[in-house]
Amino acid sequence: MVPLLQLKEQAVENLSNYSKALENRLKNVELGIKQLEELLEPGDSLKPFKLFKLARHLYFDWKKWFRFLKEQIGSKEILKAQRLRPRMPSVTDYKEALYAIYRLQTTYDLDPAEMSEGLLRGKQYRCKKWSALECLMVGTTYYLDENFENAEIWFKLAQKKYYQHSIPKQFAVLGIPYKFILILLMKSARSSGRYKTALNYAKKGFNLELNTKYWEDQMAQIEALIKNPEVIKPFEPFKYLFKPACRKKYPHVHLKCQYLKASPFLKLAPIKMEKVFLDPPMSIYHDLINEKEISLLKNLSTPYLKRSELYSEYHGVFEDFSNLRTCKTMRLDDTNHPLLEKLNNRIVDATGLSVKDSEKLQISNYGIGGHLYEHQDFTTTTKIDFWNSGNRVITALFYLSDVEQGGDTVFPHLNLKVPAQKGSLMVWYNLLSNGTTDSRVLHASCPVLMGNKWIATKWLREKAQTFIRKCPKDFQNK
Ligand SMILES: O=C(O)CCC(=O)C(=O)O
Ligand SMILES: [Fe+2]
Repeated sequence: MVPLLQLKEQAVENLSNYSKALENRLKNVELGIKQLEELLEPGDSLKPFKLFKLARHLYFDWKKWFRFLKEQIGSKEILKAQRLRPRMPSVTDYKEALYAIYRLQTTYDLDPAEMSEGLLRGKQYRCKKWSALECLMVGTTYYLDENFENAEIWFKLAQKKYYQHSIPKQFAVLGIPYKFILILLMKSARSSGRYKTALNYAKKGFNLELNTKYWEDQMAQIEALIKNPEVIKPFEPFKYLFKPACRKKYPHVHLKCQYLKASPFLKLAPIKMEKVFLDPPMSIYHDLINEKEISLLKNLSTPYLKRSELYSEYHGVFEDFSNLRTCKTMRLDDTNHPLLEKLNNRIVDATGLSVKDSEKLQISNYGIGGHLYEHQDFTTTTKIDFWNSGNRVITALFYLSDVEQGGDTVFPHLNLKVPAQKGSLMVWYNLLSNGTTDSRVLHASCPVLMGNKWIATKWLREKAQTFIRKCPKDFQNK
């Protein structure tokens, strides 16, 4: 966010300097006009010395004026604007931000008008209201997803906002005419089978542009559809399980709390454990990492965090941006800092399992709209290397932040939602005690609606637990 603010400042400076250059030029031109006008007042007789003055001006000066007119205005600023371009958000940055909005609205069922004014689930946030342009872009995302009814809601909002502020002028600079909104409104209504509404939009377009062939054709097509309607497939609202699951309110589960004092160390500093699910077994261990350690993890990881890419076993990385996982991640090696070993020991104390051959600690950071769609942590990969240590038997997830709104870890098959709670460790089994995968622990990270989510995840592998893993019954009684 900070670099974006800096970039914004530089863009303002760039345009302001350009504007000053234009202003100076305008002043010069105005001066030139005045000078020329005053050269010969009506009624002046062309005495020879006046004639000479006039001739001199028009001969010499006009050549210079011509050169002045040809000069490019603000060339320094134009060059600066060009240099700023590669530092501006990329198409990937833009897509990521746009889809985040789309995801938040479809997940939490937010009201578009409220959202565009910074009102999120009853809480007003201080932010700039969205203009017609933002509404238009969000609507287009719905449109491309063939969610035409919602697209129309956003386009209507864009239409309403169009005449507010100085938007019409902005639209002209950006090359988006009002007609464009009408076309999108008409197409959305038409694609969702609401032909009469579509016809009304087309009529508005026709009146706006007086007799254009485009609108005439559209009206004729829609009128034909009214007589002979197409069968429209209803929109399938939610392809992803995480969206309805994140929206739902689940009762807070609180099965049992106890202090773990199994080892000599734990006798001194017992761990507060909360069981959240018995079968499959899931527990939360409170206050397992402190504020200072959290800051340290964030500092160690921040320079290396990288946007998650879309990856497939067969194609490798094939897109620099994934709509399934929108967060930044990196891995910390156990040798990075002595804290890593301490955290490993706490996982061992909490779970009674071994961290031998476990994976490097993964740090993830989700910004607003950041999420991870429903998935399993165990793998079915055929890559031999992975299997040397066995499958991911346990996920041990440290919450390194609270999240103001959203960002829960949700288990759709278990009707369980765990809010991010700074300092706690959430542990669940991905495999049954006979080693087969447990599909019940399908889970997702809900989109962050407000705030910033940080987690650190450790996956423990199966082989190291061969003689250790307790059967679920033991785990329950621990
Ligand atoms: O962020 C979360 O709450 C879940 C993360 C997760 O499931 C993962 O990294 O595999
Ligand atoms: Fe996961």
